[in-house]
Amino acid sequence: MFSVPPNFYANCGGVIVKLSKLNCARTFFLTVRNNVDDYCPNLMRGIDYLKNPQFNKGLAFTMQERQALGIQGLLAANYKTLEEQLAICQFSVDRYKDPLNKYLYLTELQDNNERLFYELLATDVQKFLPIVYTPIVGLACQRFGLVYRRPRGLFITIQDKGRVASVLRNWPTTNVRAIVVTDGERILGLGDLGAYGMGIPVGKLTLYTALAGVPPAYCLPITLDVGTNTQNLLEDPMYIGLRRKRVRGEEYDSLIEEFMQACVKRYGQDVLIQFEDFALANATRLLAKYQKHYCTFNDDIQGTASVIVAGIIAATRITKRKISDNVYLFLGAGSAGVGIANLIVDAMAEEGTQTAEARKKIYLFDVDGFLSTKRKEAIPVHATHLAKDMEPTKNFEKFVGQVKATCLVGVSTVGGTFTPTILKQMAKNIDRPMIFALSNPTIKSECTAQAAYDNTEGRCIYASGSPFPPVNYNGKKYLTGQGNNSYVYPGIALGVLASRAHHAPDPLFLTAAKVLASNVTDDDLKLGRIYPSLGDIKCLSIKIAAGVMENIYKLNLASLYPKPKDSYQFVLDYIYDSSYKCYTPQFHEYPADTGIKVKTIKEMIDMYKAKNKKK
Ligand SMILES: NC(=O)c1ccc[n+]([C@@H]2O[C@H](COP(=O)([O-])OP(=O)(O)OC[C@H]3O[C@@H](n4cnc5c(N)ncnc54)[C@H](O)[C@@H]3O)[C@@H](O)[C@H]2O)c1
Ligand SMILES: O=C(O)C[C@H](O)C(=O)O
Ligand SMILES: [Mg+2]
Repeated sequence: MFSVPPNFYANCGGVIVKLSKLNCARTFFLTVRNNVDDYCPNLMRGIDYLKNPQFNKGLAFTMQERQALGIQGLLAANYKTLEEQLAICQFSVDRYKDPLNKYLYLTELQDNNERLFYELLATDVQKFLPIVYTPIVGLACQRFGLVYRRPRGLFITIQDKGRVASVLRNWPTTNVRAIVVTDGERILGLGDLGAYGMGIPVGKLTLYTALAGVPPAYCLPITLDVGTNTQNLLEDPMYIGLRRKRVRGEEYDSLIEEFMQACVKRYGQDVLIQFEDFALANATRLLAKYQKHYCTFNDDIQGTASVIVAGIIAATRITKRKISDNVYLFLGAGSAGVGIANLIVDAMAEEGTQTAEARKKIYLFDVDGFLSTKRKEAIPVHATHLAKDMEPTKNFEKFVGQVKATCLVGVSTVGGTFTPTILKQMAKNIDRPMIFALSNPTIKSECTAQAAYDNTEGRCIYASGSPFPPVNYNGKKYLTGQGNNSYVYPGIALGVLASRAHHAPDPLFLTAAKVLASNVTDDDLKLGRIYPSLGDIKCLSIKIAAGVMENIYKLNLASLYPKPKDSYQFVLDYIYDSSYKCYTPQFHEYPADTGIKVKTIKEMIDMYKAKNKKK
């Protein structure tokens, strides 16, 4: 008898072959490349199970697995169950007081043991979301020089022009289905963070998996490093990006064009490309340019619109006013502002209001004041259809009373701009004013939840982009909802991926809004929340994905045929299961052979001869 050391042998179609070290590494990469949940134990070296976060289970490897994989001794003797590991993780996160350290701990966990990371997030989404996502991810981006440790996401720089496809090929997985890309110019409300913006595509895609079950191997975060205009960063010794001013114009556009083509060439025409945190001029322009030619959407424009329209639909159950019965006033007329305004118009159209009439109910301010056709400053191109033939003004406070706004939408990137005077005026305008303070992170919020309640006699319907603690007003506790695109973009992406849609147009975002709104319970509304609890977010994302999928087929956008009979069940079967897999062979039991049994060779030959003699 001889024993096969697991390290340098592979089982190729039942034949054991010896691999050179080089082949071994190649075989391993091929295995990882081609599999998401599947794995081929015989083609991996034992140590690879520990080094690769997709497979690592730490002390949760059973003794049988440790022996079979050749990792016995590489781990401490003790075996820990997943539950025990989760308890240790919870304990570890709680030990850190500095939120950035919590972020770092979770990032390291994600880099070491992906399944444990996602299982941990699932234990308490409410607790962990603000760390891996907004607002702490904003802090992580600002300090990304400290955070950056190992490759999680791909950097493509302006210097790669002409070679983008070959840089993309360096990403080790071929089964990427979804890319979130930023150029770092408008990271939350924090401005131009250049290459430090990488935290955003990483965080957004973490939510693809945590909130919607998109397999992590399908996800690729990308930062296009075209420089930064933030002087502070150019002088920051820890800065990780190109030290140069931002590239604009033709050179920038041709990089984006090359990038889009390279993505499709490598990952197929239905690879989903989500644009995130681009500055206004590029965000709207690039969406218009690529929307009809690629499977792409802009989360800040379309995702945000979807979640806010959902909140507005849900609020109709409290206010008893139709969407078109409101007067909407925006502080901020950028990507998010105009995106929301446009989808409100679409939602009003479904109530039977003509587009021109609907637009009359929406007023916008930007940094230059009211979007009046008569003002001396130019109206941004993407917002001209919403400008009004009224006198120009820069006095937002006064305007709130002048137009009797019933819904305030803050997407200005400037914290505290919904002053107590403005909020009090809102309470005078209407019995249940809607206040959306959407700018992120928390310090950029136009007003806090508590301020909104305090200044509207507790009558407001409030939502914010970043989470706020519960509000106490007049001895009663209110839980305000988070009007954040994270409620919808993971579910929309899931629907697009599952049906292999080749486009992701606006109607899908209205569908998602309706599904989200219909999942707001009366209890949510009583608590003051126009969004469902985050506790059920995965279930919600699956419902959104199923609704989006139905619409994708209706609009003839799917590539997956035949159409699944039951979209909800199909999505359920599609999603990633983060629980640990067993790495020792599991054999299927087959029925025993009921034929003749012989004990010796002689017995068999005699039987054979006897049988042939008879003939
Ligand atoms: N909650 C969410 O899901 C969500 C989604 C997208 C964006 N946001 C937040 O909304 C903010 C804006 O995002 P965006 O993509 O629209 O950015 P943007 O840069 O495209 O637009 C910002 C707008 O605010 C205006 N503005 C700037 N300073 C102002 C001031 N002092 N007064 C009035 N207007 C002012 C600008 O002129 C511009 O119209 C950011 O803070 C972002 O984090 C939140
Ligand atoms: O990232 C978020 O939290 C929401 C949004 O996409 C933003 O840019 O602020
Ligand atoms: Mg964003």
